[in-house]
Amino acid sequence: MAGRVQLSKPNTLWFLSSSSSPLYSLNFRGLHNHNNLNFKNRLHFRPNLVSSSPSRGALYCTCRSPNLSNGEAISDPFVLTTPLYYVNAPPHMGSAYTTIAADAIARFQRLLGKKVIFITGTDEHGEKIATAAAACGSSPSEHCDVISQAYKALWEDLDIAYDKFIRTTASKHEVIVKEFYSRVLANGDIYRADYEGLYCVNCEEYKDEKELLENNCCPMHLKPCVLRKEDNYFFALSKYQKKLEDTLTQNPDFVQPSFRLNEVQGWIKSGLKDFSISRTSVDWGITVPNDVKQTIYVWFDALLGYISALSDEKEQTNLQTALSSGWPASLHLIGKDILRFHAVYWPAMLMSAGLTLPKMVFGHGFLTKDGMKMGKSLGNTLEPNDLVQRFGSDAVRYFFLREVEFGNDGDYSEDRFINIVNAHLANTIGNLLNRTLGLLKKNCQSTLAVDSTIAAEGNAFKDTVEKLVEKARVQYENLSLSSACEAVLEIGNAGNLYMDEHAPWSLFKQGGAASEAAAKDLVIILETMRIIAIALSPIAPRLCFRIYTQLGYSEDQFNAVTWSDTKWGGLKGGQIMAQPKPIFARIEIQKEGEDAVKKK
Ligand SMILES: Nc1ncnc2c1ncn2[C@@H]1O[C@H](COP(=O)(O)OP(=O)(O)OP(=O)(O)O)[C@@H](O)[C@H]1O
Repeated sequence: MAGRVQLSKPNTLWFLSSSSSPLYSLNFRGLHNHNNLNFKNRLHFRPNLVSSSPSRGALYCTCRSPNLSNGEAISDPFVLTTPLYYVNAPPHMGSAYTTIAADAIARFQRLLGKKVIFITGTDEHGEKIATAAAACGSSPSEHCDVISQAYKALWEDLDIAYDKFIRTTASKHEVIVKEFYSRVLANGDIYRADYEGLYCVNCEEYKDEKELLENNCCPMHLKPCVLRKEDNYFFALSKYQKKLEDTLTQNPDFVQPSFRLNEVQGWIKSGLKDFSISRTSVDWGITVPNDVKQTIYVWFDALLGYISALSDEKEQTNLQTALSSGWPASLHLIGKDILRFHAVYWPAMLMSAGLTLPKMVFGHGFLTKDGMKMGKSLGNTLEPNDLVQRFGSDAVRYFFLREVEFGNDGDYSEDRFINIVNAHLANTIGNLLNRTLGLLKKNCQSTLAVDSTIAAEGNAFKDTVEKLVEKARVQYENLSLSSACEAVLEIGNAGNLYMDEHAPWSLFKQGGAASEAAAKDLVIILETMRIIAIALSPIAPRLCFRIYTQLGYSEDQFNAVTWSDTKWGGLKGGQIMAQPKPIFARIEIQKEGEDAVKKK
């Protein structure tokens, strides 16, 4: 049955959800002390670097805003958002995936010298939350505190350097939602009507019957939708059909990856229906201005979190001050499950309120388990805390960003995880550094013989590295994170090949000019490692920090690097390298009978 809107007398039917969330077990650590929190904070929250080099302007993100009436200045911040995760259950690897990707993009933009505002947070209202809290015997607000803390703790463990964490239960958020609602109302886009339709509590959305599986099951959550009739306030989405069509035609880059644009255009073409933006049956939410019997629909509330996150705690909150702190967003990074909300509902809501649209919405694919989306509602999730504890944050970040082509779906297998991180991080990168430093220690007292520029004079290898690092930059810019990793790994492969072909260990044995050539070869490889450490730092920041310190740099020097430092020529003659130490511990699979996997 398709949803039906009746512009008629109010109906006060209260609905009791038939779905109940299982009791959750909180398998996470609280915000704990790390050994070197100081390092970590600085590594994360280093000051935004403002470009001093005019040439760096060319490296800035080229995303365009569909509605750039205000003109985009080069000094505009790069505002990046993850979804505000629904606190019906603790985070899982799917939620971590979007956040890791967003963090890599934010770190890359900071390397370019951009001021970045990286927003994440939790969506805390709605029926599903109230039900989950009741199932655990807690109040909704206690439940939200616990789960949002679980998100923060996981982001800490995964080295996520967000700038703003918004909770939709924050009072500043409520102010903004109400002001936004009033603007849309004043624009004549909210009206009251009866609605009858099939509702998926897990999606918090009325569904069209033709989208559903047998027994009216939601295709995403595999649970039956329930028939509901409510007297709600509606948003006049249909009024924005033409405007949305025109916007997407004029700004095809608005929806990324490009193959998702057709999907969005298809939804719009098939006819946009007004949607209900309030609930009479839900207490746990922000009340509708001038009607305390209704609460605002969770999506109409949560999307505004991207704006309320911008508002400064110290200032008097209002929509205008929040907007002036960084709106429009440069990029909304989301999973494809919520593309319709971000690429159709949200732009229409912003148009109605007279606000600028975000510049881009990127809907990535799903991490799947047995072909099904991993999700809290289905309960088929992979536990990120467990992966981080066993393998470390760099391995987790690298594996998912390298192995899942950004935009497509990807399945997880532990064997593959171990093989990939061992081959790439321990062997290609870690061993190359370790054996080069070992040779330098043995033959050159850990001291560089000459500047890296002199060492590479007339050597085509330097051009190879420069080309590959430029390739990595372009891939980062295009949000092709897997290809960016691949380009950096190619640099490592080229370095290993160079070592094997030049065999400096045997040149040292010959002495004289051969020995001098060998000393230059080591400088060349260590310069290559320096470049890798910068180029891979958005993906694996701790690992790259370890490479940098082995090259004799301080933490402050690492924190001050920019992408322009990937240019060949950083290492200088006379620079003393640290003692060689493995930077990435190989993961060893124990023999049959031993049940653990250990890091060596
Ligand atoms: N399996 C997944 N693969 C990739 N991203 C995911 C996955 N699951 C969740 N996400 C990320 O989380 C967002 C959805 O957040 P939400 O809090 O609704 O999580 P969920 O686990 O999908 O919840 P539910 O199962 O209840 O629908 C997605 O848009 C995406 O950014």
